[in-house]
Amino acid sequence: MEDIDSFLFKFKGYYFLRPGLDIGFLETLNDFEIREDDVFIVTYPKSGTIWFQQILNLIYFDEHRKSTGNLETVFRVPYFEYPDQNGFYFLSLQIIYVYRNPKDVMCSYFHFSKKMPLPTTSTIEEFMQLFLEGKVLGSLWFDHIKGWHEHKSLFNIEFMMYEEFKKDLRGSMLKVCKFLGKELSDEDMDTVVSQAMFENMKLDPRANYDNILKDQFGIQEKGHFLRKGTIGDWKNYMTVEQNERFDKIFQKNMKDFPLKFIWDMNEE
Ligand SMILES: Nc1ncnc2c1ncn2[C@@H]1O[C@H](COP(=O)(O)O)[C@@H](OP(=O)(O)O)[C@H]1O
Ligand SMILES: CCc1ccc(OS(=O)(=O)O)cc1
Repeated sequence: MEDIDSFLFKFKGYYFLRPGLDIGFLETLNDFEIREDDVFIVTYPKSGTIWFQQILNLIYFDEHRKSTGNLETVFRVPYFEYPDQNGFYFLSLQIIYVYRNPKDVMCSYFHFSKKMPLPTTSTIEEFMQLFLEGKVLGSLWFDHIKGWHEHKSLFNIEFMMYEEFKKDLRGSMLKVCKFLGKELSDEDMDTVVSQAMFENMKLDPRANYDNILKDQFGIQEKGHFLRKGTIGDWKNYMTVEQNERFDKIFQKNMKDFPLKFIWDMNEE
């Protein structure tokens, strides 16, 4: 297990990525000006962030949908690391909170962290310890989802489940459009659905982050953000004992939490 302090920096109780971190900038974030028509995607890492960036990009920008523009997703939907919910002052601001079952989040994170400047481990067992103690970028998964859900009455926020998008992309996309007050023609909706599919997004250099990984992190191999994109991959990595231990901790932390989770592709 690597020393997490060389990768992470704790600020206001939340772990930020240390390399390249501008603490002065973090301190000014409370004064960051938010416009009333801004849309925020809020995620715990590895829950589908770049997928939803692509979805919003396709819904909002004609030139992205029609492939006449060549701007990469990250420049239209930039990352904004923020430690907590305070500071989002506008009730009309639209927030989409994307959540995914935490066993798949953990396995996705385990693979991702091996390639990135992040705390990493050689085994899933060690990574599970870091994850369940919140010693990862994004801190504790349980705190993240519960914190946003407990504050939901303060915002115009919609909780959207990664797995529902996997199971019914078109139906889920209609829900996003309804929430955002956007209406697309059937033809545009066909294009959005097609370009948001894993296989197509993986081939789209504007959306797959391959260039960012190469330019910012020097990573040449492909496939770190768009790895498998499935439900239930955790079964390929966790032992029965690890799964039972995870379940106990999940049940203890998520008792009475009202949102449901999907752990398997065949689950309704
Ligand atoms: N179009 C898409 N369809 C399904 N999953 C997608 C997707 N685009 C990205 N993902 C998955 O979302 C995860 C990354 O999340 P994030 O963008 O928050 O880092 C990866 O999961 P896996 O590692 O399980 O494949 C990635 O494959
Ligand atoms: C290494 C920096 C980084 C970038 C993106 C991450 O995941 S997510 O897109 O926020 O889910 C994690 C780390």
